[in-house]
Amino acid sequence: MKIFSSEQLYEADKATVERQEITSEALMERAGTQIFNWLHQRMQGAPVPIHIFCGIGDNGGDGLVVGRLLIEHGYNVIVYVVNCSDKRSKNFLLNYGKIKNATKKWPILMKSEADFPEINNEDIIVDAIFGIGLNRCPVGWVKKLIQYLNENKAFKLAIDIPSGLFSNSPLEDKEAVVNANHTLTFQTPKLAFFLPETASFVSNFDVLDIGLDLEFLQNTEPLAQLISKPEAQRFYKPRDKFGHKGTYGHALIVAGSYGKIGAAVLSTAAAFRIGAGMVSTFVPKCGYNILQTSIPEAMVITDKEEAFISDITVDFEPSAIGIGMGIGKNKATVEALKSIFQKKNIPFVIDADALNNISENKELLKLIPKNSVLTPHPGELKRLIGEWKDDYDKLEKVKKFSGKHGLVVIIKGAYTIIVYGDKLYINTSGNPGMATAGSGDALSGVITGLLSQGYDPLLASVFGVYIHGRAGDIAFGQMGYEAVMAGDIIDNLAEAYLDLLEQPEIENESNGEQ
Ligand SMILES: NC(=O)C1=CN([C@@H]2O[C@H](COP(=O)(O)OP(=O)(O)OC[C@H]3O[C@@H](n4cnc5c(N)ncnc54)[C@H](OP(=O)(O)O)[C@@H]3O)[C@@H](O)[C@H]2O)[C@@H](O)CC1
Ligand SMILES: [K+]
Repeated sequence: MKIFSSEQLYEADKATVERQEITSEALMERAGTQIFNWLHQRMQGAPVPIHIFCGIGDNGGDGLVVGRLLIEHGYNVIVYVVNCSDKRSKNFLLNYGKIKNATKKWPILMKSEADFPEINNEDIIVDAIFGIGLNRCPVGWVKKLIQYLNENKAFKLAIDIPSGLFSNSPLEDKEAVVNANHTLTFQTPKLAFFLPETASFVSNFDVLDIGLDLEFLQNTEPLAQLISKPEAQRFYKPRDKFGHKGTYGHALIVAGSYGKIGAAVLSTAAAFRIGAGMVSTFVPKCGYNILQTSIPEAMVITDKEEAFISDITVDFEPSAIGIGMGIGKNKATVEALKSIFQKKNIPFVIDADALNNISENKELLKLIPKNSVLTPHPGELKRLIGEWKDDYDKLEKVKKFSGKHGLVVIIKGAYTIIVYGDKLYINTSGNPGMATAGSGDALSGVITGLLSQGYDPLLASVFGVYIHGRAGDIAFGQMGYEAVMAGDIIDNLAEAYLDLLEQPEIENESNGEQ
């Protein structure tokens, strides 16, 4: 699914009105009706008081449509106009008149703190104060109103976006954003829903298709792509019936140091489980028995050093290399990295201590083969690109870094973001149970295993992050968040593949006959 900026959504709105030959008022009616249907389906006529707070722009207009439809269906509705500016939009005014006609009285006009109504914890609040047209941070009594609503325990439903949140620019005042329990967003989710500083305001959301012009949506380059099952299904490369282990490549995992051989074990297992034909693992001598015993399928090559990696020599041409998991920061290891980056001109997956070594020895950056994949967590990313002001500044910095060095950068987080030049892919699978030691080693193994099977680096990253997250979701389903260990994620890669390939059941349309 594509994520568009607010500017693009206004263009889509315009294109829709022109091409479908409808009025913008009709489009607002369509949007408001969708919200009404959502509420009506869940409330089934329940007499719970519904307080609708409408701004004076089109978001407020949506709120007025919802209010009118609810009133017409007999709900207990109180509509307020948050009179925060003199410039009422055309469609707001049209619907202001319509609701008056329906109810024979005007909505309650709010002009200051004195107008704040009493709301019970069992009531419902609909937030239609600001939408994507927010152009400055709410201040004064409007900010106080937002805080007043937040203090109330009533269920808060935000229309399009929680008021006070900018859809694709930095948060200025987290005290001035509606803390919505649920958001119903039109046509596409907004970028703010997925970034660490703002995602918590939108913990639950549904996307309502309001039928914006398909041609515009299809032909417009989005701000970002959201990756979930349908996208992952498109990326999957089916296994060739006549393939042999050579068809799926020979991956090399370079990982581990004394006390951290587990990182090598996890990455190797993940590379196998994701489908690499063969995996060789390069470890310091101390890792030999551990690897051979825990993963008999792997071939093991050892360094001349007992406890760390100092010189990576292998006598075959790997189809992909995953490097860095648990390797430590020994000087000899840094030299070994330099040398292998120069010797092997294929995309690498670069993780953990390899990233830290690069941050401390920036000359290594120039040696990394183009199209390699970097998998930093936030701390590693900061060491690589420096501090950032906010989430958007971070994305711009990573885009620049990715473009300059020709690398894929995976920013790990609750919503992992894959950056390749100007392109952003936001993953939707995964859960807090995956915040556990070794989860990153498993991801590096997964991406290395996909590269070795011929997925290109960007695809291997986007698909790999999705399937790793999905495996984590399946593990969560079996054991809850707390108990998930990295090994459980790897064990569930199989289930994640099966889940991906499962065809949706075709509904029986023959009059309910079985
Ligand atoms: N695009 C689509 O396809 C569709 C969009 N639709 C809906 O339209 C919504 C966008 O509507 P919108 O453009 O009228 O902007 P909106 O969010 O109502 O706010 C603008 C108003 O707020 C004011 N204002 C802003 N900041 C303020 C502040 N801090 N403090 C005080 N005032 C502030 C600003 O006033 P001004 O700056 O002029 O003084 C202006 O009057 C969108 O989210 C969706 O719900 C659907 O109906 C159909 C399809
Ligand atoms: K809103």
